[in-house]
Amino acid sequence: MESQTSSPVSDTHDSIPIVDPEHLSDASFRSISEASPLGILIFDIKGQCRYSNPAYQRMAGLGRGYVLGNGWLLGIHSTDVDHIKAQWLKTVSTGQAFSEEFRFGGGNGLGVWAKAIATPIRERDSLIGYLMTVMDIDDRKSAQSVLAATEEVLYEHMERAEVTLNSIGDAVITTNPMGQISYLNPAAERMTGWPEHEAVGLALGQILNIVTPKPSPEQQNKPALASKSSLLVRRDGREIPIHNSTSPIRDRRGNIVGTVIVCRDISETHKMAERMAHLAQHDFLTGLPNRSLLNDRITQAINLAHRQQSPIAVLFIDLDHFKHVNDTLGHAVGDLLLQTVAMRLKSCVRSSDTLCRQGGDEFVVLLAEIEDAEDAAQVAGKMLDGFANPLMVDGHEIELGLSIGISVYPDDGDSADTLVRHADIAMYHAKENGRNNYQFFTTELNTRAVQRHTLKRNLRRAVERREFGLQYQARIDLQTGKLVGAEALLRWHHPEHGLMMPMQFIPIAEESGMIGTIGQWVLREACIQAQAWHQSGLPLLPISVNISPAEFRNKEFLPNLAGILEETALPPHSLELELTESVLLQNAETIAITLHDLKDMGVQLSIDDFGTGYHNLSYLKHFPIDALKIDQSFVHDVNDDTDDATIVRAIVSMADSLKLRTIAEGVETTEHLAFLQALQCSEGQGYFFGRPVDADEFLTILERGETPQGEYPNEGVTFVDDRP
Ligand SMILES: Nc1nc2c(ncn2[C@@H]2O[C@H](COP(=O)(O)OP(=O)(O)OP(=O)(O)O)[C@@H](O)[C@H]2O)c(=O)[nH]1
Repeated sequence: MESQTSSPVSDTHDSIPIVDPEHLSDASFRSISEASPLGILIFDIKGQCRYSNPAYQRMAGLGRGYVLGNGWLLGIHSTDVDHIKAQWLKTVSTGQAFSEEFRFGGGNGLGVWAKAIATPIRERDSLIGYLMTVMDIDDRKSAQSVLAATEEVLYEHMERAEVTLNSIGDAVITTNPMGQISYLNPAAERMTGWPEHEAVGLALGQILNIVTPKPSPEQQNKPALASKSSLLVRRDGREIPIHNSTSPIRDRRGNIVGTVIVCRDISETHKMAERMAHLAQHDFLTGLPNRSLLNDRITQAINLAHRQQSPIAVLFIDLDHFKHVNDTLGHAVGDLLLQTVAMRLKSCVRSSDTLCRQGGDEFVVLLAEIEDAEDAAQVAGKMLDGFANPLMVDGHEIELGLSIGISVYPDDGDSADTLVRHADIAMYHAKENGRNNYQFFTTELNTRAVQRHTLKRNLRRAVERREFGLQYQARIDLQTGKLVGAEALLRWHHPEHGLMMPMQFIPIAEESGMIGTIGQWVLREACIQAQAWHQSGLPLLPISVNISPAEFRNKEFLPNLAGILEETALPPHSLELELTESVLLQNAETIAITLHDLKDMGVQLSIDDFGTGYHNLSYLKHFPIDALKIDQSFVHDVNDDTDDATIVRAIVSMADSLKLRTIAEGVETTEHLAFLQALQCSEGQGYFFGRPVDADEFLTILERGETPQGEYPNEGVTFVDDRP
């Protein structure tokens, strides 16, 4: 507004005149306005600018020309313009003053903050416009926003710290420089049993009572297990294992203003470590100490026994025919049985003795407090008595024998390893002695064990070194006297021990897992030989081969046999497999499947050593068997022993009704022959007809005409009796 009023300022010469604001001239106003750091703007009630001073133009970032005549909202930052316009319209409608903060559009796009105060200009009581002063408040606003941002960050930090402290499982305690509690987080309250409001101000030691634990006897034995943690004694006296750390709290100048103590409850870690340590030293199934803990205990016992000049004993216990339980009742029952056995064995020893499960069905007992070896024998006897009654497992009544070997310190060894190994050797002897008995270790047993070990090593090389050979023994039709087959018998030509019979090395081959290779060699060799005789123009001679139980159980057995038959082109019906009764009693279902597969292949099946197993004979109905071989022990005394004669008679008659052939083994005399012929026993084998001979020699027998189609007289048997 360009004012038309005359100047009200009265001049004086040497002093600043008193200016009556009522009479301030336009020129004076203008010069004040031009010099003012405040922005000054005059606009009419339509908001059109009538005057703006340079300070305003600077703040608004507009030239004078842009301001005058334009709406005063020009220049306000787009973010604020709507709000300011609304406020302004409200102000105009009421004719009141107006005070707002807003941003002008300049300032790197962020705007320049300003505070505007508009006062109404009236003429004769009518509102004709506004005089607005505008102050640059950008610095204040920046400072405010920095402050707000700082507060925000601070708040966030504090919030984060508080939430963290409230939610972490670790106890956090702070003290002032005098060591008085100033803060406890909730975990610290729970861990110590002190609520924060009671603890604050108390001495740290009152709240945090930490002691060093004494190692347990087990930990003393095993330094690696000793804990490095401390124990916190809670307010209620309970102790909990903790790990704790302490750090100073410093102010900005580095002065210590308090301490923060962090404690972690490691009860669970402790329990877990103890569980792991227990598992590492105990058997999972029975919970008994394992081999490793037993070794420690034996070593300790030896040290003590050495000082006290007293003996200790180690008992090696192996369950008899445990495999049979697994095979017939299943592995789960086998497991339950092992647990029951563990309990029964435990009841036979004192609490100071260590009973351990060595693995599988083997247990070892350390008797650390004995007077002499006789005490160990008594404990072994007590164990055998303890197992005289059957065990009840999962509703099954199971009879179980124990084979026990005993070694005694110092006579049988002075280390844990030796004592256990020697007790094992003695146990082996107990097995050989008919099982369900105990045996002491002797040096002679040791020698045999060493020999067995050597034999095992030799056996591995025997196949490659062609040390095995087969002999053949004739099988004769007892009614016609004709040679109806040959049994292939394995022999080992040992470079040092000479000729060895299967019973001397087959158990070792089974033990060492060599039986598969050896068995396969025998089968192939026998098939090749039978084919060779046939190829040389002789009639095809049925050949029988003994199959060991371990070999038969091997899942490769069937495919290997099929491969051999294909490779040698031997007609399957001329191969007879001799299986022992024990094979058939193991896992009836699987065995039946294998036997039927074998029958489908066309091979003949016979049961060897029949009658020696004392088993339920009902299995005979279920398996596709062709023949029973009567064990030579019955045949041997058949003419003298009425029991044996009765058994042989029963076997032949039973086989007859089941339509099975019978083959009597060990036929040595004409009396044997006559007895068996009278019974209508199908076939015979034994020294009376011929001892086992090498393939070449057997060929001469065949070539002499004593073949299945040969000219044997029907009226009698006229074989060469070549017994020694
Ligand atoms: N159920 C069960 N069986 C096991 C476990 N460990 C090993 N076995 C079986 O225990 C049997 C041990 O057999 P052996 O001791 O060699 O033979 P056995 O039948 O007891 O015959 P002898 O010892 O000669 O009287 C094998 O069949 C193993 O498979 C186990 O943890 N649970």
